[in-house]
Amino acid sequence: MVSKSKLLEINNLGKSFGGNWAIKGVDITVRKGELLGIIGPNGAGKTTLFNMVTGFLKPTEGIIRFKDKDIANLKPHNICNIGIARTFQIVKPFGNLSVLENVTIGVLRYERDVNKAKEIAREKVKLVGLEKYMDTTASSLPLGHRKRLEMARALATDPEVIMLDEVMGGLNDDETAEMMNLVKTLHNKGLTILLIEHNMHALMSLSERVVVLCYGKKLADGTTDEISSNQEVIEAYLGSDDDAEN
Ligand SMILES: Nc1ncnc2c1ncn2[C@@H]1O[C@H](COP(=O)(O)OP(=O)(O)OP(=O)(O)O)[C@@H](O)[C@H]1O
Repeated sequence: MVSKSKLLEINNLGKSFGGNWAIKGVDITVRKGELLGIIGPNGAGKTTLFNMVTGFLKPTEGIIRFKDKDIANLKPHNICNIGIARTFQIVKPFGNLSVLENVTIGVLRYERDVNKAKEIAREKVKLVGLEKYMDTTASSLPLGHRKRLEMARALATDPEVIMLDEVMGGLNDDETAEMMNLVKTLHNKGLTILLIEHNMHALMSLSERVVVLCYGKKLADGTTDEISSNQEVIEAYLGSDDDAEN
């Protein structure tokens, strides 16, 4: 039996695109309530990993278990229904709909009463700090707000695990600080969080543990202190980024 604290188990995961392995032999265990950072140079396989866990890509090989259940062949909406939500690197709100409508659509997956669904959606919008923009059309929001809307849309599905793909990408310093606070708030509420982030300062200060991918392989897995002082990681990745000193 799987230990109670293990929520997500990835074993020997691999994805080949036309014979080229984007990910190969990756093992990752995520425990309930953990905030796990995932780093790696461009093309390391981070988004491919997220796409496999959330059902957008079928693994070529390997096992993905969520609460002891094999989910590797489930469709994205089934994976969402069992409690794993994600954001996308490129945010994809329904541009013509309001903030509240965008989030309500997610809640309607499990709450069929529209008024109740709107009430739940309002709470999610407040949680991400967009309460002043409930009725604003999504396409007219600045990027920082659209990223938070993307978070609210993921939260609307009432997930146990949320996978955040570069939610700080393209944000200015103030927006980044706000997003970091939001991630901390969600973590403090008990959500399990997987975070892909190129902003090394943000990732290192938020994460409890960090997995490093490099050319599709897992190069390291440890605490932020272990990762920052790992010579292989420094050579393969951190050493090429001035932010690594943070
Ligand atoms: N649909 C696809 N078809 C072919 N190759 C792909 C596909 N998706 C990803 N790849 C390749 O797989 C490798 C890993 O890509 P992936 O986007 O997962 O990396 P990443 O670590 O998320 O990169 P970045 O930090 O730039 O977002 C890359 O070599 C990429 O070109």
